[in-house]
Amino acid sequence: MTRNDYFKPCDLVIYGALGDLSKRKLLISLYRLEKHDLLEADTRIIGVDRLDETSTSFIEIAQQSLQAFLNHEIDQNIWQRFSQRLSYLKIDLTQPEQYHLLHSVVDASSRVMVNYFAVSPFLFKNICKGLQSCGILNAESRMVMEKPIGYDLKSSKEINDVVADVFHEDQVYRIDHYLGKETVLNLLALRFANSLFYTSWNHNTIDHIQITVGEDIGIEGRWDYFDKTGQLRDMLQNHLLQILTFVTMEPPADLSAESIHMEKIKLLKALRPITYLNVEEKTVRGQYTAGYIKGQSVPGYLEEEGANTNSTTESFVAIRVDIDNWRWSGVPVYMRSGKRMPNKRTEIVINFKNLPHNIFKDSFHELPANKLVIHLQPNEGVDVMVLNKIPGIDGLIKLQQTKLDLSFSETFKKSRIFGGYEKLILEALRGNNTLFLSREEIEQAWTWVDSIQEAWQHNHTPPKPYPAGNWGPVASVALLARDGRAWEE
Ligand SMILES: NC(=O)C1=CN([C@@H]2O[C@H](COP(=O)(O)OP(=O)(O)OC[C@H]3O[C@@H](n4cnc5c(N)ncnc54)[C@H](OP(=O)(O)O)[C@@H]3O)[C@@H](O)[C@H]2O)C=CC1
Ligand SMILES: O=C1O[C@H](COP(=O)(O)O)[C@@H](O)[C@H](O)[C@H]1O
Repeated sequence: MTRNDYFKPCDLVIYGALGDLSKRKLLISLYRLEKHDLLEADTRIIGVDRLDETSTSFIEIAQQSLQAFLNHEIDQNIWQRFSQRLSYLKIDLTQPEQYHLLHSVVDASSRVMVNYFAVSPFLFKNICKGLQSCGILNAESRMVMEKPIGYDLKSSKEINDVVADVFHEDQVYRIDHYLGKETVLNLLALRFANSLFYTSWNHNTIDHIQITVGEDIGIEGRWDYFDKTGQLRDMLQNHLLQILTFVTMEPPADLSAESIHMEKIKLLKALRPITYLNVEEKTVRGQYTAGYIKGQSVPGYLEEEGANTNSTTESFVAIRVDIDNWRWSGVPVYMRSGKRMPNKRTEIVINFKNLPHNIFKDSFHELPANKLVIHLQPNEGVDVMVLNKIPGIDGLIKLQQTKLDLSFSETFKKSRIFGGYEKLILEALRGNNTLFLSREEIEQAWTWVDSIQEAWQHNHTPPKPYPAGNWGPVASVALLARDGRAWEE
């Protein structure tokens, strides 16, 4: 990404500016865009939240966030430039009469108003109605809506209906920041630009697929949001299903948003429903208890700030997914995602089938199958596990499993790897919504996820405890062990 054309400056209004997302990701990404001279000179950033802050104290909060998450990267000159863009406005977003205050800080006549909904989905309808009634929007205005959109299919439809009353579809940017990650987009290149995988990407050659999205952090003071949401809705309904579609969809006709959306929807429709009859065998729910991460003791979920001791919300989920189509018949995809795992790790492992016959019995009783490991974060890259002959003059061929390693940071030394939010915020400011989601694919994802949520409710499936610092409850190991498989560790 380099600076090229001129784009109209924006008034970027972040609703929920004092929240975790804003402080941990949005402000940091905006600072990095500033650092690379990618923000238009006149673009301004207006934080809206319900606390009694001022622009001065908001600037201090932003600086503290940068210090906490980006310390070594902060440059005083860039910070000076960046901080001049920031201001703060207190609005209780549930109070329609307070939205008129926006007129005092937003200049929709000379800038594009970009409304970033960085709040819980319960507030999305309020914001749309508030913006509409105060009359600040025009045909150029945009809105960026965070995932999860709603709580289930019904609420998602209700939100999208209200959004459609206020914004035209081409003004709507439904964000999933995983779609801005280089390694997720690289899946398109890996699959559809390499003939090597063209004939092998199916049930003939692949045994099973694993997708792991583990985080070492807990809920980071977000009890109100997270406890109503849970890991299934917070991570799996969106990020993991998006990764799954990129790994398993059919080749799109071209790279247009429409072609890609269409293939993703087809794939989502092919996911075999999980119901109360098979939910216990196909899913695992977990909730962390106190434990240790990298030697530090951390509290359990029920001891987090603001916690309700009776909560049965899951902080971990593992699922066996079956895809009912020609390509993937008989190839399970195992997905898992959790908070307070031993470390942050997002990866996809494509496990190939064993060869039908082994002529190297002196090395391996059973030949280990090939694996393609795609590391999304940290340390983006791709590894291929293959068998090679150990060099030597012995008469027999002795094999060893070795790794062909393509590290992005090593291979693309001259290119900077942009974060998901950096890339997508920039696209929203520039008015390009190609990498954002369509309403239909989100609703299709909810249809599949709702059935799991309903099955858990129907069966009163409680979350299984796991000590922080582990890869979920033991039952998650059993989910694969039942099929004679194991998670990639
Ligand atoms: N955190 C993350 O890493 C990510 C979050 N997201 C999504 O972003 C959204 C927000 O998440 P997150 O930042 O974690 O949540 P937080 O609860 O941390 O932030 C929400 C902010 O909105 C404020 N708020 C709540 N009610 C009102 C109100 N009536 N008027 C004004 N402000 C209000 C909150 O204030 P108060 O604290 O007083 O309640 C808080 O500052 C969610 O949809 C989430 O899925 C997406 C990707 C990553
Ligand atoms: O959407 C969310 O994502 C973050 C994890 O994002 P990552 O880019 O750091 O992998 C997660 O912590 C948060 O709970 C969730 O809302």
